[in-house]
Amino acid sequence: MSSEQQYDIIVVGSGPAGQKAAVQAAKAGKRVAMIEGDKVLGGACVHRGTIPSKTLRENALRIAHLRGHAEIFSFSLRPDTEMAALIDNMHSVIKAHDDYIHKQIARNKIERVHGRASFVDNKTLKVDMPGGQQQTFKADYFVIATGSIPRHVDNIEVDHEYIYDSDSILSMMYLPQTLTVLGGGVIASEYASIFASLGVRVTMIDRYPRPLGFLDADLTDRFVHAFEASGAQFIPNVKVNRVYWDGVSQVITELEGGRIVRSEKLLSAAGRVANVEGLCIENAGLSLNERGIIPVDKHCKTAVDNIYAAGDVIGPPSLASASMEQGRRACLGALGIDLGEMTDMIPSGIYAIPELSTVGMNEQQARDSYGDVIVGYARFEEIARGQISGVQDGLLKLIACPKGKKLLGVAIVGEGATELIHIGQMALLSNMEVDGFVENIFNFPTLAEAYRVAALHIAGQRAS
Ligand SMILES: Cc1cc2nc3c(=O)[nH]c(=O)nc-3n(C[C@H](O)[C@H](O)[C@H](O)COP(=O)(O)OP(=O)(O)OC[C@H]3O[C@@H](n4cnc5c(N)ncnc54)[C@H](O)[C@@H]3O)c2cc1C
Ligand SMILES: NC(=O)c1ccc[n+]([C@@H]2O[C@H](COP(=O)([O-])OP(=O)(O)OC[C@H]3O[C@@H](n4cnc5c(N)ncnc54)[C@H](O)[C@@H]3O)[C@@H](O)[C@H]2O)c1
Repeated sequence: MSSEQQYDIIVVGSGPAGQKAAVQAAKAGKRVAMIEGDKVLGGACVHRGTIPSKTLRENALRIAHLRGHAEIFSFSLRPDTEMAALIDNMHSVIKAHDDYIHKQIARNKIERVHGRASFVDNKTLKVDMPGGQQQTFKADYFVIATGSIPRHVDNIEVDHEYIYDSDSILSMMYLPQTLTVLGGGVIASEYASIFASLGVRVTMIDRYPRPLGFLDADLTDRFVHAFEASGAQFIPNVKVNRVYWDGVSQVITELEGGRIVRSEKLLSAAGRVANVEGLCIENAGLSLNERGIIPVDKHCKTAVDNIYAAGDVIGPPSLASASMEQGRRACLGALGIDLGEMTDMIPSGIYAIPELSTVGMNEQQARDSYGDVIVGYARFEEIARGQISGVQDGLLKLIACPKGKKLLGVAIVGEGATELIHIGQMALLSNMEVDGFVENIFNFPTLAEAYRVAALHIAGQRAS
């Protein structure tokens, strides 16, 4: 073991949480090291999650668009289409992102350490480096930003050849003809609808009555309708008894009740759990809670005074967007700067096909808190821009207090939802009343006009 190195702050992990934590500490003039086990920086967000899946989605949209214009283009994907061809531009997207991260790390004089970290005690980390060397690092403060790994369930053996998880699904060599997707959460819904748009016959299976159960049913109904219209199938309310590869050509999924689903490949998307493998957090005096995450306070401080944690390792919302802010807060917390509570006005953006996005309360939450709320709708097919762009089956929903004045929540399904939502977010944050959408002038034709139409719908329902 070589000599010890001393830092003010050491960050473990280079995903969105780790990166922002390290940059924030460096900007405060601290001596910072960022330890990353992977050869490349950026974490699951850049290499296995957000960016690769969204790149595949963009190509799936293009392909679906070509298919939708069969009268102009004669188009079909070859049966042996390589996955690599479908995400060919991912490498340039990742490279651009990687260059940006490297420059940011260098510019801020953050020391990058390549190796797997494990705690020796609450002031010391041991790092196993490529080539077999070990080095010891000491710091006054640590930020654990080691992300998450897929949750594996007992009756499903993920082999990464026929049965995949959310980290390995994009390593499939060829686009399969048929795919079973287990789960009804965000990852299941995104990948199921993306592969369906690529022409794969997808069967999505969940134990609940509808996917994305945290959203209002009028949104998820539209999602399921669009999903099934693309040739896919959603099987609700059923448990999976067993999943196995038949040794020849198919993955067999045995459902409770005896039904059997066969497919070429299967994706198991049963959530994600904190990644603390090999980190030996117990040596630092830490443990996971009953939900399998590292518990923290509002400053992202763990149960040990000099150790902070941020990102997926501390659990929901488990978003790249929230992880960045948590990383920044964790460092400021370590520096003794109190930023108060983090905003709970975090939008959710689900990049399924079609997109879904929400901010503020959903209808049920609003009814529970305010009683008889007023809901205004705008359908994209009634909006000029929706008609021009061929963006159909979209819906924007505004939820207002019983007087129809105070805006409580916004929910959107349809292309552009994840961008459009920010108008609603800003309206909620500035306490703008519903009438603000009616009294102000929007560009025309735009999908944003849907806000005006939904607000007018609310105004029309007010008691006179
Ligand atoms: C398929 C998929 C799609 C997603 N899409 C979106 C999306 O569209 N929008 C969104 O906001 N979020 C999305 N997410 C979630 C988002 O990717 C995560 O919330 C985010 O990456 C979490 O960031 P993080 O910094 O906590 O961890 P990560 O990005 O997972 O980074 C953790 C890093 O820590 C390193 N590490 C772990 N242990 C050690 C160790 N002992 N020593 C050294 N290094 C270690 C890992 O190698 C990794 O690089 C998606 C996730 C998945 C899986
Ligand atoms: N666009 C985005 O923002 C985006 C995209 C992808 C992922 N993510 C993040 O990644 C995280 C993980 O996504 P996810 O879809 O894996 O999780 P999730 O929590 O959204 O869904 C988990 C699914 O697994 C099922 N499940 C859980 N335990 C199970 C068990 N023991 N047996 C069978 N089924 C089980 C649940 O019923 C649910 O359908 C999410 O928290 C999400 O925030 C975000």
